[in-house]
Amino acid sequence: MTLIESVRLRPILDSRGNKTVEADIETASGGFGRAAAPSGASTGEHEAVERPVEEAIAAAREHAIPRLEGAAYVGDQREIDQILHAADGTEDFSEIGANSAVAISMAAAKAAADVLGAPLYQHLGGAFRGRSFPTPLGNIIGGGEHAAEATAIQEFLAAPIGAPSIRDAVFANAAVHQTAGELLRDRGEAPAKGDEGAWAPSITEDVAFEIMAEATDSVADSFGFEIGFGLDVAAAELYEDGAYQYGTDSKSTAEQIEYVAEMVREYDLVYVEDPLDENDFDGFAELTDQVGDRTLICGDDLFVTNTARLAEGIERGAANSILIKPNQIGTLSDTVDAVELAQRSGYDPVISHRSGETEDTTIAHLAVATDAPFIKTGAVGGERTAKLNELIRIGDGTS
Ligand SMILES: C=C(OP(=O)(O)O)C(=O)O
Ligand SMILES: [Mg+2]
Repeated sequence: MTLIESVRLRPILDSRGNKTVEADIETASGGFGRAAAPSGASTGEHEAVERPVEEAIAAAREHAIPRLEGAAYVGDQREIDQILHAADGTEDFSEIGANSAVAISMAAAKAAADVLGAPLYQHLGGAFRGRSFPTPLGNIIGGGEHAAEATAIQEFLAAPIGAPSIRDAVFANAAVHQTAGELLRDRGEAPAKGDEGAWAPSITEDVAFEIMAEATDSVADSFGFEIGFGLDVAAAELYEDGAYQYGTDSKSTAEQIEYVAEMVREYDLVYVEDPLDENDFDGFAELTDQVGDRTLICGDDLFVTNTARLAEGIERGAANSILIKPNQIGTLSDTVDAVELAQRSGYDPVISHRSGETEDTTIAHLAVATDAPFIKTGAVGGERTAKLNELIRIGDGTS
C-alpha cells in the first residue's frame, strides 16, 4: 500500500556548506524514502526556480504537503508530480521552489521502491534494467563558476569509453584525477580543488588540454582500455558583450565555434557541453554541423532538462545530446520525459549531478533505469563518490 502518510521537509547541508532541502516520505504500509535537492552555481537562466531553503520549505508545507498526505500514492509517480505542479501553480516552480519539488518527487520514488522491496533503478526502469551502465564523465580539471583564478572552461572531463565495467570506469577516472594532480605538481602548480573536487590550478586552457591528454593516455596504458576526454565549456558564463571572454582574450561567436571545433579535432574530444551561449541555438547548430559526427555536442544551460527547449533544439539541429538534471525542471516525471524525448530523437541523455551536492544517490539509479549512455557525477569527493560507489554496488547486484 503506497498511500502517503507523512511528508517531512528539513534544511540540511550541501557540499558547499549551503542549506538545501531534504524530504522524508512515509507510506501507510511503513515504506520510507528520503531524498535531497542539489544546487547549481552555473545555473541556466531558463531553469526552474530554486527558492531560499526556508521559504521553499514553508511554501511546500502550506501548498503541497496537505495535498499529498493521506491523499496520494507514491507508486503513481506521475500523480505525485502533477500534484506538485498543481500545488505550485506556476510554470517554473517559483512558488514552492524546485528544490522542495525535486526533493519530494525523488523521495516519493524511493518510498515506492521501498514498498516494492526493489532497488530504485528497477522501480523506475523495470525488471530488465541493471545490466548496462553509463560511462562516468569525471571532472578532473576545472574553473569557471566552480573555482576562482582557474581555467575559464568550467570542466575538463575524463571519459573512460573503453572500460569493461562500471567499476573499472570509476577507478580509471580516479586514477586520471591522481595522475593529473601529479603532472600539475611536476609543473610547479599546487592546485586547490574546485566545488566538484576537480583540480583548479591557475593555468591556461592550452596547458589543461596537454595535461588531460597526458593523464588520460597514461592511465589508458596502465588500465588497458581507451580513455578519452571532453569538456563542459559552460559558455554562457563566459559570454559578455557579444563575445566569449577567456581572461584577457576574447572570441567572437565565429571564433568560439572555430576554437571548439579545432580542439575536438586536435584532441579527439568525445564530449563537448555548452560550447556556446545558452540562447544561441544557431551557434550550437553550426558547431554540430561541423563536428557532431565525431563528438557529442551536449546542451545543459541550452535545454535545462526542458522538453519544450529540447524540442526546439531537435527541430533546429542544435546538438546531439542533452544534460539531464532533475532539479532544473523540478520533478522526476518531467526529467524522464526529457530523457525519453531525447532517446526517441537520437540525442544521447547524460544524467548529471550539480556542483552543490549531497550524499543522495538518486541520479545513479536514474542513469541505470533510463539506460543512459553517460553520467556526469565527478571523480572524487564524498558527495561524488556516493553516486559512483552506488553505481559499483548496482553493478555488483547489491544496491
Ligand atoms: C554541473 C554543472 O554545474 P552547476 O551545477 O554549477 O550548474 C554543470 O554546469 O554542468
Ligand atoms: Mg554544464
